[in-house]
Amino acid sequence: MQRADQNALREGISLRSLVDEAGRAVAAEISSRFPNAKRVAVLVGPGNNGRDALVAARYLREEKRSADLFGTANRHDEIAPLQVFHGGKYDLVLDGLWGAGLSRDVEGDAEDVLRKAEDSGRPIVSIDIPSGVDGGNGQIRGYAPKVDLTVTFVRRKPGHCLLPGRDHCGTIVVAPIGLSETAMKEAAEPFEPVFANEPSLWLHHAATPLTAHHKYDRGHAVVFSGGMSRTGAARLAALSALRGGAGLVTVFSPASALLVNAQHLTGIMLKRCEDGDLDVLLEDKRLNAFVLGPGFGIGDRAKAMALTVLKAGRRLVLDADGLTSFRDHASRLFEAARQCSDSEPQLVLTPHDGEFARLFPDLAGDLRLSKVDRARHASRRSNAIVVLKGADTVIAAPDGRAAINATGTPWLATAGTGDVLAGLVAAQLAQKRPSFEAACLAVWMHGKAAEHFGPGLISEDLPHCLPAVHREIVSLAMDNAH
Ligand SMILES: NC(=O)C1=CN([C@@H]2O[C@H](COP(=O)(O)OP(=O)(O)OC[C@H]3O[C@@H](n4cnc5c(N)ncnc54)[C@H](O)[C@@H]3O)[C@@H](O)[C@H]2O)[C@H](O)CC1
Ligand SMILES: [K+]
Repeated sequence: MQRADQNALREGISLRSLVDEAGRAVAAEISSRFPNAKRVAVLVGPGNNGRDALVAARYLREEKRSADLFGTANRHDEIAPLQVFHGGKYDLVLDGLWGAGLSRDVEGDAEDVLRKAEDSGRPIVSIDIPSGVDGGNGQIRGYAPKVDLTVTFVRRKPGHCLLPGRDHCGTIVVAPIGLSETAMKEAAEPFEPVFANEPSLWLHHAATPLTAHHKYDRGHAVVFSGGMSRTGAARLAALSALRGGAGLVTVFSPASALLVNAQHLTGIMLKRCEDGDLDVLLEDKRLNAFVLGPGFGIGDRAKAMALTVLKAGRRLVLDADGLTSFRDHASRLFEAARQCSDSEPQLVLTPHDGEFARLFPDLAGDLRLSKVDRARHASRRSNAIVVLKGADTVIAAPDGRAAINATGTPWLATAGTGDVLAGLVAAQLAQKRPSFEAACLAVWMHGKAAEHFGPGLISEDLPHCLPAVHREIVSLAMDNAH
């Protein structure tokens, strides 16, 4: 039995009542979303996922729907073998083969029946998770159908949020089933707790500026520019930091690139920053969040400047060239992050898979680890918030918290969007939000900005979509307050 169930039993809730609640919730979702589904085929597995299915079938029948049972185990006489299932006869297929207990590949008759269900074109509803999706890491074991609706319990599991699993789940509904958060929190089983990156995670830290506030209350972000021919990325990050809510933004530029930068900056300030200048510039304590990496160039200069910023106790987003510069000296970076972090990590790393592999080659190469595991281990090791980017970006904190993001569109896969994200994270850090929540909020906003723009997006469009995203956050906060 899973630990969540054991805790539930301690709380006086029996496994039987959990299964009953689970099955009832599944039937209720089918009734409300598929009112015309009169003939339901129910696929019944050997464990508790199958038990949930049997309960759902009972409730569906009470509503005068037919529910024919097909199963792997001879639990009772009414369950026909999987081989006799014929999809065309039914209005809907309920998948209760495997859930959290999936422990090997789906193959043979089970694979055939799931393929037949998909080929029939009828809606498929999965209990807990589509059979064949590993709830712990979102990987497909053997075969898994792409379903229309997944009804899961208490909270989303990693497999609902990580790709490719996420693409198999269809709409996801979370039913509470009477299992308290405490019971779930104590239960490290079946999967380590992980959050979907949703507003409830950070909304209480996303206060919007009041008119009485001074611009310095919203912090002063700084972006390091690269040399004369590589300045665009820094300006993109700077614009995104300003649109993201930082009160002021300055670009620190080498002397050679001052003129180019000056020609393109208006609301953003510009300062000369040669190697010897940084210590002096850092005497202005109002400069509180830095971005180093976009277009900066790889090498000792990037390393030295990043370490100087951390040593001065400032918050730093390290991206792109900034990350790659530490490929052979990762431990120096991690040690600097450890020394400057008190209760809050001061460093945020924003790698894509390639950059991640340069800093954490052993983690990147360990195929047993899920994306969440990789980000979590990396975060602990580096004493930094790790934002492991992709269509299912994972944000992890050294204390073990992890969130998986779902906002965004495929159009984000275009040059420069990473620079925008780095600026957006700095904006949230500049506004003194806690580091994990700051990174989660920035990643969410970045995806939302892309959603607001729609098709044809290029990175320059993203900052201009941020006002709409701010409005959305304000309206969420107001709904929350009522
Ligand atoms: N704790 C909760 O939140 C609740 C979960 N409920 C439901 O229970 C399932 C998990 O049940 P469990 O019995 O642990 O596992 P499964 O039903 O998923 O299957 C286990 C069963 O299947 C065998 N098996 C595993 N993989 C395969 C395979 N590929 N081929 C063949 N057989 C396989 C394995 O050996 C076991 O015998 C959860 O998903 C929820 O739906 C409760 O109802 C409410 C509380
Ligand atoms: K299932």
